[in-house]
Order: sequence, then structure tokens, then C-alpha cells
Amino acid sequence: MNAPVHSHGHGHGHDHAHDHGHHHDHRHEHHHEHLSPDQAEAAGLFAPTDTAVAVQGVTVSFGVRPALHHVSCALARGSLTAIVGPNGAGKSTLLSAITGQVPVSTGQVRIDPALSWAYLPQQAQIDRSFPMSVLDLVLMGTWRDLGWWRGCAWWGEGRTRWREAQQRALDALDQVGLHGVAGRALSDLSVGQFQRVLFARLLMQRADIMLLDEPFAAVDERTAQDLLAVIAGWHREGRTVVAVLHDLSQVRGHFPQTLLLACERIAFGPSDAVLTETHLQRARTMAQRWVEPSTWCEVQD
Ligand SMILES: Nc1ncnc2c1ncn2[C@@H]1O[C@H](COP(=O)(O)OP(=O)(O)OP(=O)(O)O)[C@@H](O)[C@H]1O
Repeated sequence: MNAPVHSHGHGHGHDHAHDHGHHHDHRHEHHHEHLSPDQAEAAGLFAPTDTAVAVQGVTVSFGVRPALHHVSCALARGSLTAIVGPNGAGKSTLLSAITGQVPVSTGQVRIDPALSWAYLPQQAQIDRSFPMSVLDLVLMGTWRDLGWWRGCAWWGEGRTRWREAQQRALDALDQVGLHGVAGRALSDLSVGQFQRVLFARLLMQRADIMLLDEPFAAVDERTAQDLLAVIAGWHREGRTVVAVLHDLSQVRGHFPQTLLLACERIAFGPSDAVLTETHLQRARTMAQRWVEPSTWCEVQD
């Protein structure tokens, strides 16, 4: 586990480290049951055709205490959503439930099967000692397009495709503001540079849904601003973007919609309506409760 990148839509998570290049079809059919239109309506979700990701009544537990408790939200196609909440609120767990990396104990998740997705894990989860160049890592984002041509890069059609992919990778690095680092080893990059490289790789994947776990943790302000611009570009292109964030000013400034979590869903909707002092205080109170040993989320099964 812990290869340099942990992503690619498709498959049910687990160890993506060994998955790169094995996905010819990026479409994703989740293992959870589909929602019928009636169920979706009953749950107050958007019409299924508008919904890229539907989370309905999802509970995930590690041991006794639920990390997520009966959380529902429908992310419309083309929406740009921040997930915020105190430490341990279940934000990463929600992304893991959406990508199928953790099993849900109640409820269901549905990703529109017509849409592909890509997932960016927290940088802390990624082992950068993997001996690989920046260009190699970015190129991994194209493996599904290259298909078996990548195995015959030195002649005919294979060579043409490989060269095109390399050019696209260099363009992607330019787009994230990195020049002249293609040949560098991953281990030589700063945290901010490495995050730019991971975004370049996401650009290569061209997925319909982008799931980003704390993309700006530990990166410098300049990098965060540049990568926020990349996210805004995805939004303009009509992709569905979900990002776990901690900086509420970034959320207010760049994310129209917010899900505030504290194990339960505290609030979901337009960011200004969600990020009120009342809601934030409620989230903090919930968080204080779960550090006490034998406490539970408020809503019991
Ligand atoms: N694989 C796991 N095994 C056991 N417990 C886990 C696991 N993953 C998460 N947890 C627990 O589930 C709860 C929610 O964790 P999660 O990482 O989803 O929170 P978060 O909101 O992303 O927090 P942070 O802001 O600190 O990253 C925490 O109590 C955490 O300890």
C-alpha cells in the first residue's frame, strides 16, 4: 500500500497501488444498491438524473462509535462542494464511503454509473519514497487511455500515443505552474510542489467527479491559490467537485455549497447558510462529546 498515488475512479478502493493501468473502463458502478426514484424522492434528494453522488442514511463505524451517523446528501452534477467539520468528524470517512473503500453499515451510496471519478487522498497517506519521476507519476493518470499501447511505446501507433501522452503530461504540469521538474524524483519535491504534481495527474485523468481529501493541507498560500484556480476550471467545465477543507475563508470564497459534518450532518446547502456561528458551535459541541470515552452521536439507531 502507499504507492505514490492512490486514486483512479473505478474499482472498490482497497489497494489502488497495484491497480494503475488495469482499468480500461473508468466508469464506476458502486456496490451499494441503487436508489429507486421513489426512495430518492422520499429522501428529499434531487431527481436521480441530476445527481452525481447520492449518499443516503449512511452510517460507518470503526469499532463501537460511528464515524458517520445517518448522513445524507445529494451532490448534483456540476456542483462544487466543500466538506468541513472538526477533526474526527468523519470527513475522510465520507469520501472513503463514496469511493467504496470502507463498507457502510446502514444506508447506501450511489455514484451515477455514467460518470467516472478520481480520488485524491490526503498527502500524508502517500509514500513519496517510491522511486519515480514527476513525469512518470503524471503519466499514470493516462494509463487507462493509453491502454495496451503503453506496453509498446517504441514503435508505430504505440510511439505516437506515448508521445502524445507525454506532451499532455508536460502541458498538465504547466497548468499547475510547474516547469522544468518533469525529470525530478518525487522525493525531491516540496509539499506544495508535490500537491501540484498530484493535481497534474488528476488533470490527465479527466474524470467527471473529483473527490479531494484536504488538498491544501500543509501547502503554501500561493500553491493553494493556484490549485483553487484549477478547481474553479473543473467547475466551469461542468465536473462535480467535492473537497474536504479546513480553511473556512477558502470555503466561503470558492465553494458555493458546503456540507458541515460532526459525525452527523449538521448542515448542508449554500455555504453562507451552512457556515453560521450556530452551526459551527453545534459541530464543536458534538466534537467535544466524542472525546469523552463512552459517548455516542446524538441520533441513535
Ligand atoms: N481505518 C480506521 N480505523 C479505525 N478508526 C478510524 C479509521 N478511519 C477513521 N477512523 C475514525 O473515524 C473517525 C472519523 O475519522 P475521519 O478521518 O473520517 O475524520 P476527519 O473528519 O477526516 O478528521 P480530520 O479532520 O482529523 O482529518 C475518527 O474517530 C477516526 O479515528
